[in-house]
Amino acid sequence: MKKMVQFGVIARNFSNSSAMQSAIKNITVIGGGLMGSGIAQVSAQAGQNVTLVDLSPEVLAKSQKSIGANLGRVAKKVYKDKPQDGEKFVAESMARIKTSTDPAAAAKSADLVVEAIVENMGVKHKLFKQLDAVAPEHTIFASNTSSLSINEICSVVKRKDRFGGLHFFNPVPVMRLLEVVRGAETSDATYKTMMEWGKAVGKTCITCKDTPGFVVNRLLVPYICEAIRLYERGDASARDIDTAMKLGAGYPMGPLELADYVGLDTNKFILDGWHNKYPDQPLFKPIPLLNKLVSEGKLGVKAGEGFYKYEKK
Ligand SMILES: C[C@H](O)CC(=O)SCCNC(=O)CCNC(=O)[C@H](O)C(C)(C)COP(=O)(O)OP(=O)(O)OC[C@H]1O[C@@H](n2cnc3c(N)ncnc32)[C@H](O)[C@@H]1OP(=O)(O)O
Ligand SMILES: NC(=O)c1ccc[n+]([C@@H]2O[C@H](COP(=O)([O-])OP(=O)(O)OC[C@H]3O[C@@H](n4cnc5c(N)ncnc54)[C@H](O)[C@@H]3O)[C@@H](O)[C@H]2O)c1
Repeated sequence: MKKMVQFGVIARNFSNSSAMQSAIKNITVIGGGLMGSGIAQVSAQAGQNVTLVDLSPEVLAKSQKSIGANLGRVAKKVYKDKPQDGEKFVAESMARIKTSTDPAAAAKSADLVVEAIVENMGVKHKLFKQLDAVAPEHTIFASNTSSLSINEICSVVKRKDRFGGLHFFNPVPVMRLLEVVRGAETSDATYKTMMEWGKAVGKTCITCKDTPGFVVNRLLVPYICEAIRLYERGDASARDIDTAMKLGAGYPMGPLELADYVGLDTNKFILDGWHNKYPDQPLFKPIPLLNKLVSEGKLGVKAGEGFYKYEKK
């Protein structure tokens, strides 16, 4: 049943993508990690010309490999009875993705730049300042930030009217939502273009103001944190907390599994950032157990251990 639901989602996303039109034809995705590679994939499979940028050629090679494998999964389902069409779909989608290690050069031909680099304000500022000087006048900039303020990120660029948030969810090819975030100065035209582009790449878009965590993370992160506190107090085992939320609330993953999946460092980074900004909010208070796991390098799935142990990929 679960497989059927997932199959339906991927197939629906794909057919929506083909049918929708967008003013954006050339997109540059900066950051070729977990999120950037997914954003590049859904854009390419929707017919967009993509330049995927990372500072590391090794990351780009790994991203291309995983995008190829994930497109293969989509093709197997969508073109179940027409394997040759499936092969063509994979080859054509892959051919739309170029890679680069030079963000400035890649921004010169972009209608839209989606930034998915490390969650650090200083690093994001440095990148956008550099891009603002070279990107064409019409180019829209967007950040995929999980928790930082869009207004603060765009404070370093001149094109504040052509800047917004495009917040995808992990794993990008599977999760159907896109949060479209309007900053204080995002123009109506930019907002409209971002919404149309989101639909064109197969996502259901919701709109949110530039508030901490937007909609999903404002609800999800405190929920995950409350689960960690519950476990820390010894009220229930990790397995029982996860089983409870899967079977009792119908979530696909329990909160501690999800924390491991997102990355415990990411969870800690979000919580610490919000705690610094809103020190009186009890939901954002630091969690000793989370700090301990992160300091021990137990960052979740990517590190082979978090609340659970995993086989390293
Ligand atoms: C912190 C940030 O700012 C915001 C966030 O992103 S918060 C996190 C949001 N994400 C979630 O909440 C995820 C919750 N979990 C889930 O929805 C599901 O457990 C899941 C989709 C990850 C996996 O689904 P599940 O059915 O258990 O596993 P599985 O059978 O392996 O996968 C189902 C299909 O999804 C696809 N899939 C799974 N993981 C994938 C990935 N990483 N990339 C691409 N496709 C993937 C595959 O196509 C797979 O099909 P297959 O049968 O061909 O393998
Ligand atoms: N992991 C999630 O579940 C998730 C979900 C939604 C949003 N986000 C957000 O997306 C962004 C990226 O997260 P991720 O999980 O993909 O991180 P990641 O660590 O997997 O990938 C980030 C990539 O950016 C590259 N990079 C860093 N600085 C760069 C620069 N100046 N120019 C080009 N490349 C650079 C790194 O080499 C790395 O490969 C963050 O802002 C994060 O908060 C993450």
